[in-house]
Amino acid sequence: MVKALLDEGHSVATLDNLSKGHHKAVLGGEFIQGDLGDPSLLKQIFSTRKIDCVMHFAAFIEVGESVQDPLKYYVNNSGKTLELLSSMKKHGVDKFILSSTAAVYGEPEKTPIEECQPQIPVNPYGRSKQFLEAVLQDCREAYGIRSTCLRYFNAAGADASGLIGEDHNPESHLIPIVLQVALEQRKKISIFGTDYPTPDGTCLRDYVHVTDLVQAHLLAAEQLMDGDQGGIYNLGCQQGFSVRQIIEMARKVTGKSIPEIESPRRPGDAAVLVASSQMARSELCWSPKYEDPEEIVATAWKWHQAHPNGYDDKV
Ligand SMILES: NC(=O)c1ccc[n+]([C@@H]2O[C@H](COP(=O)([O-])OP(=O)(O)OC[C@H]3O[C@@H](n4cnc5c(N)ncnc54)[C@H](O)[C@@H]3O)[C@@H](O)[C@H]2O)c1
Ligand SMILES: O=c1ccn([C@@H]2O[C@H](COP(=O)(O)OP(=O)(O)O[C@H]3O[C@H](CO)[C@H](O)[C@H](O)[C@H]3O)[C@@H](O)[C@H]2O)c(=O)[nH]1
Repeated sequence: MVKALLDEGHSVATLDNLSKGHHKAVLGGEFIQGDLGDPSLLKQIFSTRKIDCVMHFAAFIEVGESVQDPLKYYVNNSGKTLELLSSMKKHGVDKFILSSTAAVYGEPEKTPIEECQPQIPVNPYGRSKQFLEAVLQDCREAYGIRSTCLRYFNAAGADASGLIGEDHNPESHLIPIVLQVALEQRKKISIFGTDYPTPDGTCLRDYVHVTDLVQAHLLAAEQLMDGDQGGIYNLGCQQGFSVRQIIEMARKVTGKSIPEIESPRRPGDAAVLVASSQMARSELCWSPKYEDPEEIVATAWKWHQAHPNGYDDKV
């Protein structure tokens, strides 16, 4: 996002406490190491800069961990965002974009999922974001803070430059784990659940490239800058691919055998999560460039091959 904003000629300040992220992933602009829930730091940031729009990505993101330790998620994802919004209100900053998630839908009644479908999250991670969507609606009505919630489906892939990519510790996402097997950093990929009601028994997901997510943020920011009230949009490619299909694509892209093992279901996983992204397409004029998941895997492979130890900034 920072790279794209700088390319478009914007000034950017990034706040990250580096609890999970990497300074080296921020390719320019101003970097402030600090916590989202620190009111005195927020006061200093908002009172000394003219900020048009806040894009809020900071969160803990592991569904399984959120089930084990829900308060960690409610405090960091929900509670600290209230500090951010309070500080924005005090300083008259009135445009906000939230990284929301398909996890707000829980186990959907029908697919592809439309934004108006019931939101019944099945884990605290999803609930921590659902709460924020409701808070943002209240803030719009009460304080005039206009906002857009972007419900990403499965974020994947890496920047085409090969300079920025995924480096989570621990890694829980399918594509980077499969590629770590290709790099022989892991012995095999565990397929979590082979008895789902899907064509090959494994879960279907809608993989969306990180560059396309970034493009949606640029469009959402433009919409808010034009005076729009904002909205809630799914971001996905409207196609589901199974775990087995993704592993097969990774074999093709890498030319490696990638051993697999069938494992039990992972708690909290929905069988099928596929977006209808018609609203983003029509209202934001968003059109994802990477609709072939093989290309998404290929960009991730370029990053993982060039950076087998990720950003390597924790050593
Ligand atoms: N990865 C996905 O598939 C996916 C899907 C849907 C939504 N999202 C959302 O997108 C956003 C980014 O996800 P990601 O995959 O890049 O995760 P990430 O862990 O790579 O990035 C989150 C960043 O937030 C920072 N952070 C966390 N808590 C903070 C705090 N209290 N103060 C300051 N910084 C803090 C971390 O250090 C990290 O750099 C998250 O809000 C996530 O919920 C991700
Ligand atoms: O080692 C693994 C890892 C994953 N999977 C499977 O692969 C699929 C995709 O799993 P990911 O962990 O890559 O992604 P999720 O669909 O669980 O979750 C992602 O999308 C969600 C919304 O759909 C949330 O936003 C969440 O933060 C984000 O990580 C799931 O069926 C999962 O069970 C495996 O079989 N083996």
